[in-house]
Amino acid sequence: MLFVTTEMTDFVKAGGLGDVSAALPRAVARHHDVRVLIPGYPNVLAVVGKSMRMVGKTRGYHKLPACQIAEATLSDGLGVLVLCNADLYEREGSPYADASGHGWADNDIRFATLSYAAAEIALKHAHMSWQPDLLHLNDWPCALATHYLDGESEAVPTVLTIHNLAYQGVFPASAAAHIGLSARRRIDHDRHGRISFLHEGIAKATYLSTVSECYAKQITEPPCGCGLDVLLRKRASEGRLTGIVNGIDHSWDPQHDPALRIPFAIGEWDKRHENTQQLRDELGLRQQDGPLFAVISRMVQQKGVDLIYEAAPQIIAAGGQLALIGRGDPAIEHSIARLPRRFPGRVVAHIGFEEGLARRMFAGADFLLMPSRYEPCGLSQMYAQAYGCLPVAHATGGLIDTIEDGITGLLFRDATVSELRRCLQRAFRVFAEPLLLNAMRGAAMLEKHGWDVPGRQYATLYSRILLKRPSDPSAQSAPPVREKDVYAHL
Ligand SMILES: Nc1ncnc2c1ncn2[C@@H]1O[C@H](COP(=O)(O)OP(=O)(O)O[C@H]2O[C@H](CO)[C@@H](O)[C@H](O)[C@H]2O)[C@@H](O)[C@H]1O
Repeated sequence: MLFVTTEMTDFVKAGGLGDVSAALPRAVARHHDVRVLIPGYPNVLAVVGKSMRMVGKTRGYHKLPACQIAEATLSDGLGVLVLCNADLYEREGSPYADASGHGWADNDIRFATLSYAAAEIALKHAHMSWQPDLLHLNDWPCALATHYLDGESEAVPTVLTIHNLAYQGVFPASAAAHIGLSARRRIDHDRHGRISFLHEGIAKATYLSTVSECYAKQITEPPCGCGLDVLLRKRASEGRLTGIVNGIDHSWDPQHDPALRIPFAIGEWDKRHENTQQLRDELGLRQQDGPLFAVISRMVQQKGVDLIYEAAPQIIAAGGQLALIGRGDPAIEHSIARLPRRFPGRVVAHIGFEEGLARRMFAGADFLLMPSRYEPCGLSQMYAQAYGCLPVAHATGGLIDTIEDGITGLLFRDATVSELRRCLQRAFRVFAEPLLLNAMRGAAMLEKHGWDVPGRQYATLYSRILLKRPSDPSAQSAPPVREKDVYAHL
């Protein structure tokens, strides 16, 4: 199986996809022969550049340039294929945007090239000795691989995982000719005559998954369907859409996290409190008795950070403090950066991306605020739970699947300031009752969010799809899959 991704925490992380891409292929490697395909960004070359060897190449296609394919083996044995093209990928910035946050103007070419390479590898056109039996594609940047397989998808089936339906890879119709879509095969146009990579992938993938059960249902209806709900309903009615809740990897363990100066376990609430005091010192917050609320998030409209901005005065008036870390939309960053000036010593905002600090915030804060308008799965709430920090979250998508209201966190029904305020009052009441607070912390820390279960669920999904493949008679004698029969329709 070839897992195709645009970020992986081993090299580069822009959001949750980076964490999933680092953990899921490793979890699945226990069951399948897995390699990861990722573009050769500077951070990738910095880590594996010296150890990689060239193993294949792809031809140019329309305006997609020819690329080299290199292979490296990571220290734990995971094989990584690196798609090398200096002009496309060796740029400073994130995988998707330059250092000032503007999307690269040629993202259609950059990611169509990645999709094309994935298909070429699968079709044995890339001069490689290894060939995957299945492509696992992630989000819009890889979705066009389904198109480039060009009718061969029965031979090489595809799973397309939707991590966030709102990002669809929409480009002007003129891009179609550049990336090699004939008029006949052209991606459906939207009202403005544009094309969408994700639309094509959803229409053509053998199977679709998304990252929680609840979101899998929500995307078949507006508003979460983001204009693709009719197509998704059709794919769901064919039995080809499922939800598998993400896991979190073993490094999220407050007993063994090198980012913490004082490790702690369930019940060691004094040690946890020392983490809180240290965090206040590190961030320049006053030492005080009230609850500390944290926000660790991409600063984008999805995450409802504007609701937190509105509710911040209430948190401060009730004796709480607020610490935010995030990066994203410049306008949201700007408004968040103003808060500490209004509430010096009680609100801090760090505009940036810093995993070590994020870990200390999970370990020291009492509550994590996640008023996301929608949330396909969410990882931060699970990291928070593992560190005894209780999520206060909007009841949507994966937040419903992973938070038990009143037990492992607090949920509120609508993503509005008034609902958030009411939930904050509940949080203050929980904080005022140490027995309840510690019982909830303990329950949250006991949650098992590892990758074993989702890893097995994906492995089962691949096996079922491969068993169904008509061109592989040997697969009929494959051993039965023992995982809970959630894919009976396949
Ligand atoms: N400034 C900062 N400094 C340090 N760490 C930071 C940070 N900002 C964010 N993070 C971390 O980045 C990750 C964000 O992951 P999420 O799953 O919460 O959201 P994202 O929207 O990126 O992912 C999308 O894909 C994932 C994966 O499927 C889905 O869970 C999610 O719902 C979907 O929106 C978490 O690990 C978080 O702790």
